[in-house]
Amino acid sequence: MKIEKDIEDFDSIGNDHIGTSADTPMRSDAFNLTNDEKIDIIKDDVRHIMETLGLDLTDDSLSGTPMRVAKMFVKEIFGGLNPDKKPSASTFDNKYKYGEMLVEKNITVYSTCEHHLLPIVGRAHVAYISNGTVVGLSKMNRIVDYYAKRPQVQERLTIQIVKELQSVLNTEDVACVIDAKHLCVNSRGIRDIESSTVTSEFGGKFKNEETRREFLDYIKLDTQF
Ligand SMILES: Nc1nc2c(ncn2[C@@H]2O[C@H](COP(=O)(O)OP(=O)(O)OP(=O)(O)O)[C@@H](O)[C@H]2O)c(=O)[nH]1
Ligand SMILES: [Zn+2]
Repeated sequence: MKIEKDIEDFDSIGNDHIGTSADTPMRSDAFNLTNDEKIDIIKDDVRHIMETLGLDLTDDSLSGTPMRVAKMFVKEIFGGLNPDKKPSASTFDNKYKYGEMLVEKNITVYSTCEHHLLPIVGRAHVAYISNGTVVGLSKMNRIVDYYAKRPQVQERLTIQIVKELQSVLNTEDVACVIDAKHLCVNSRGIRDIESSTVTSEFGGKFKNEETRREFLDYIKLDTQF
C-alpha cells in the first residue's frame, strides 16, 4: 500500500510540474503548506530515517537533529525554492555612461546536488554589459545565492542566474561561469577529491569570441575553494 502511494506521488511530480526546462521542477501545490507545516512533516521524516538506521533518538546529541535538519532544509539550504525570497534587485541609470563589461567574480556558491542531496561548493563569476541600466554589485551575489539555495544541477543553476540578470538588467548581454566541487563526486561514488565542474552560459554580446575571451581573461579559472 505504502509503495503504491509513493508511486502515485512520484507520478504527480513528473506530470504536474510547471514552467520551462530552465525552471526548477516544482509541483503546482508547492506552497500550499506553510513553512512551519513543512518543518513539522520533514522533522518526522528525518526521525524515521535515523530510527531506520538504528540510531538512538533519546541520546542528547541526536534528539534535536530531526528538527535541526527540517529547519535547515526549509529555511536555509532550500530557502531559495520560495519565490518570495527572491532578492529585490534595485537598478539605477548608467549615469556614468560606463560602457565596458562589469565582472563580479569569485562569488561563493553553496548549493545542493539534487541527485544525492550533498553539497556543491564553488565560485560563480558573473558579467554584464549595461544597456543603460546598472544594478547594485551585491545584488549579483544575492541572485547567485538565491538560486543556489535549491536542489540543483550546476547547468540549471548557471542558466537561472543568467536569465534572472537578463530580466533585471533588461539586456541579453549577461554571462556566468561556475566552477564547483560536487561532494557526491568528491566524497562518495568515484571519490575523486580533485575534480571540479565548470559550466558557462553566454548571452548576447558574450557569444562574440572577443567579448567572451575578455571575460574569461578577467576571471582566470585558478580558483581555490
Ligand atoms: N549533469 C550533472 N550531473 C550531476 C550533477 N551533480 C551530480 N551529478 C551526477 O548525477 C549522476 C547521477 O547518476 P546515478 O548513476 O543515478 O547515481 P549514482 O549511482 O549515485 O552514481 P555515482 O555517483 O557514479 O555513484 C552522477 O553521475 C552524478 O555525478 C550536476 O550538477 N550536473
Ligand atoms: Zn550528486
